Amino acid sequence: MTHHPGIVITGASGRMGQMLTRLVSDSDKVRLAGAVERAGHAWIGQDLGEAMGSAPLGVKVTDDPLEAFASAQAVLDFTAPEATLEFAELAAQARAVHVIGTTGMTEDQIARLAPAARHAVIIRAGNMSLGVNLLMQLTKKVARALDAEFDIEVVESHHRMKVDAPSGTALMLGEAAAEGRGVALGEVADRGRDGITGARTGGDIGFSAIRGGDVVGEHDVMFLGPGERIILRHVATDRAIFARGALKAALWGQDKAPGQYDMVDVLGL
Ligand SMILES: NC(=O)c1ccc[n+]([C@@H]2O[C@H](COP(=O)([O-])OP(=O)(O)OC[C@H]3O[C@@H](n4cnc5c(N)ncnc54)[C@H](O)[C@@H]3O)[C@@H](O)[C@H]2O)c1
Ligand SMILES: O=C(O)C1=N[C@H](C(=O)O)CCC1
Repeated sequence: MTHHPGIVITGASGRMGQMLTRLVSDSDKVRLAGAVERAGHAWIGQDLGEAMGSAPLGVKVTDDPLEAFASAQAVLDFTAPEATLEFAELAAQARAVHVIGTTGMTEDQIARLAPAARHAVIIRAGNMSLGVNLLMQLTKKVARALDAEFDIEVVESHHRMKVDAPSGTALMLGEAAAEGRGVALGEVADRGRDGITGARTGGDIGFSAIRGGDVVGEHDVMFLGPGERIILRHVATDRAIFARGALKAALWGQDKAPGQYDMVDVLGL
């Protein structure tokens, strides 16, 4: 029996779930303690490794998060908004660190995480990579330095299966730009242009989303001014960057007081 933190992976069959499974099962700092999928999923009851087409991992996929979380020190959760809300309550009951990568949550859904965060550590970020969290700091700095003569646009591209737009990352970058400019994103965000839109409103922060193929994730923050443009860009080529960030967060959260944190806290940026 090791004392390494036990990790449960929710959405274990998903793109991120499988990436996390490989990382956790190869790690010598944590142990894989459980795998959760939605009720009715074909993997329920199977060994997770075998379901992935590789060697057995000794962990059966379950649709019972309560039972799985009971022996966990952290839950890595890249699923869907309503599932994440259920997991937050159950992870808090188990006093497990809940690392939330799920995007597409509404303001109301985010507010509903508060009761769980009174009892356990929640670490939530729309992007767990070092690069994007650094890009947020740069975005804030550039937005602070430029006046509203520079139009700010966030352009993102993702694979054809992505279900939410703008991406969680695009919204994080938009928040950073708004903070740098000293405005509330909710008051200046322009999230959908179609038809006779009229000229651009000065001070708006615009969002555009491209969906196609197998793009892992690309983000441009554009500052478009008279006679010049500044473009800050992050290109993800491997989902491992998100998985590594999530695992780092799970370990970082082990000795923290209950509350809500993000990757800026984890990375000390
Ligand atoms: N924060 C980040 O760094 C980051 C990185 C990549 C993806 N994401 C986000 O993570 C989420 C998942 O992305 P993905 O590409 O892995 O999607 P995916 O569709 O491949 O995987 C999601 C998995 O969650 C499972 N799921 C859904 N509801 C469930 C429930 N109630 N109980 C258990 N499992 C459930 C699905 O069956 C599926 O296997 C998305 O919101 C995505 O935007 C975040
Ligand atoms: O593949 C996805 O889905 C991703 N989601 C996050 C987002 O919404 O920004 C991070 C990048 C990949």
